[in-house]
Amino acid sequence: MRENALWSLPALRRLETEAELQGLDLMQRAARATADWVRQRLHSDARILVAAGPGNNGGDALYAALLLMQAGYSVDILLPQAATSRQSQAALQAIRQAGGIPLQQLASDYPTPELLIDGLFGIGLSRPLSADWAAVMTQLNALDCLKLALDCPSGLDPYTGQAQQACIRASHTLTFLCHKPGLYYAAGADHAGQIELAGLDCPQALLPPAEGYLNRQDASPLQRRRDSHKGSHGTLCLIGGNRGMLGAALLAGRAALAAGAGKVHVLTLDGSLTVDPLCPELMLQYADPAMPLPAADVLALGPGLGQDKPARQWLKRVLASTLPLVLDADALNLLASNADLQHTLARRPASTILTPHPAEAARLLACSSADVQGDRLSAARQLAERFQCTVLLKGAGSLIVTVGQPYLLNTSGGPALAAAGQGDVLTGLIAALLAQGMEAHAASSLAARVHGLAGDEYQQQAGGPIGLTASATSQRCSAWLNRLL
Ligand SMILES: NC(=O)C1=CN([C@@H]2O[C@H](COP(=O)(O)OP(=O)(O)OC[C@H]3O[C@@H](n4cnc5c(N)ncnc54)[C@H](O)[C@@H]3O)[C@@H](O)[C@H]2O)[C@@H](O)CC1
Ligand SMILES: [K+]
Repeated sequence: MRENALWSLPALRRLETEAELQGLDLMQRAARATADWVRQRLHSDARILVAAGPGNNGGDALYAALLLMQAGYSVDILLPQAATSRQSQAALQAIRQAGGIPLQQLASDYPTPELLIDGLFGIGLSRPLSADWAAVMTQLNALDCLKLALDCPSGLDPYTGQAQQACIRASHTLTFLCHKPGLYYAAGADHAGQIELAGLDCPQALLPPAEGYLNRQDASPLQRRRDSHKGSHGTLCLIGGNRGMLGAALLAGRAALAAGAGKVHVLTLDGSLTVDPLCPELMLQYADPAMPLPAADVLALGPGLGQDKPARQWLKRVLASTLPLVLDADALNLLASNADLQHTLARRPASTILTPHPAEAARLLACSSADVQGDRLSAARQLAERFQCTVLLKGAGSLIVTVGQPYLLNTSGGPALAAAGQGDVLTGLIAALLAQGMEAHAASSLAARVHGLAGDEYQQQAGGPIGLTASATSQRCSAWLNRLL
């Protein structure tokens, strides 16, 4: 559990102070973890460049440099600016005593090392970087070698995932004490590389409560009794599939069956199809706004819904129902333009899950997608608060936020899932897990997790992210759910 905990920045800073008061030298531990990381990967005559900044991130790097020098590695130290923190000044003194002479800058023909250790800035980066610092980072990024970022890539805000104009593009990040969410989303997703946690053996009593969790996946509510039948696994009513977008509703319906929903009604606004020949288990019907809703445990509205009058009527109807509800795609866009329906949503007695991508979230918050991506956690929290519901903010590093619960961050999935229809599949998965009795927060997290795992598995098997269709994803999701049961 501890390994998956996400702590807020203020909590991490409080821990730092408390550890210092108790005489725990976390910097030495971070340095040892860094040196161990290197020893496990590089032979002892490798050339390493250690770039150290003025603060404690630089201190971690300097102490690691000392350990690596003592272990026989050939180490160059780049210190563009004098060390300012007490601990990093002490580290520098120890290096000088050991014969190390830091460089203030690198020659333009500096020979490429096997590894760059980036200890320029960590969680203390607090203002825009100067042109001089940007030039240093640009020069380091141009080195064609392994790049290990300590705590976070320098230039990246490890909480929001925002990169400054220059930012180290790491192949690996060794992060200390706890995971930081911004390593996984926005610019972090492309700058942090492979992420590992070094917990630094911090005593349990010092650990703050988790603000969130990484990759929480509890599929145990889906376990089945031998004496069960289709009625035991819930009935779902999915509404969407307007003219030209019928496929979206079918994809969601098929995914719901693949995720174990007992029965799935698909009401399509197009109405031209009465059976899905590739999935005859689905119960298809024309979504006449005047029809009574089929008996169901869960509703989902959005895949291929469109924004015409019947679509608006259906949104009004499902919001008025007392069933758990998933809203996606055009259901979210319609909601964004109707304040009355937003009030109805906030007052719903049953749980509602919104599954926006950043552009849909931006419409709901009346801001830009860049604003949403600029601080994903804050955007998801605003939506959850405003509409009193669960929000699954899609994109690299999907976030699941429900008021009063630790937020969840899912790191599975990648560009293989950036394809048409994958959002519809996700809607079907979530709705199916709700229909089987899971609560909204956990169902959203598990659905995002297995969907992402399916994408990762494809990418690994295919050797790249291209070519995974939404249709082919559902069966992989079934397999992952069964594995996680
Ligand atoms: N949180 C903890 O308990 C631990 C922290 N450790 C390390 O300490 C780091 C945090 O150390 P600090 O708080 O000293 O922060 P940093 O070392 O990340 O940066 C702070 C320093 O950079 C300067 N600075 C900030 N923004 C700048 C900018 N744009 N341009 C130029 N200078 C800038 C500040 O004036 C300060 O000197 C962590 O990231 C981690 O690497 C580790 O030693 C392990 C324990
Ligand atoms: K760093």
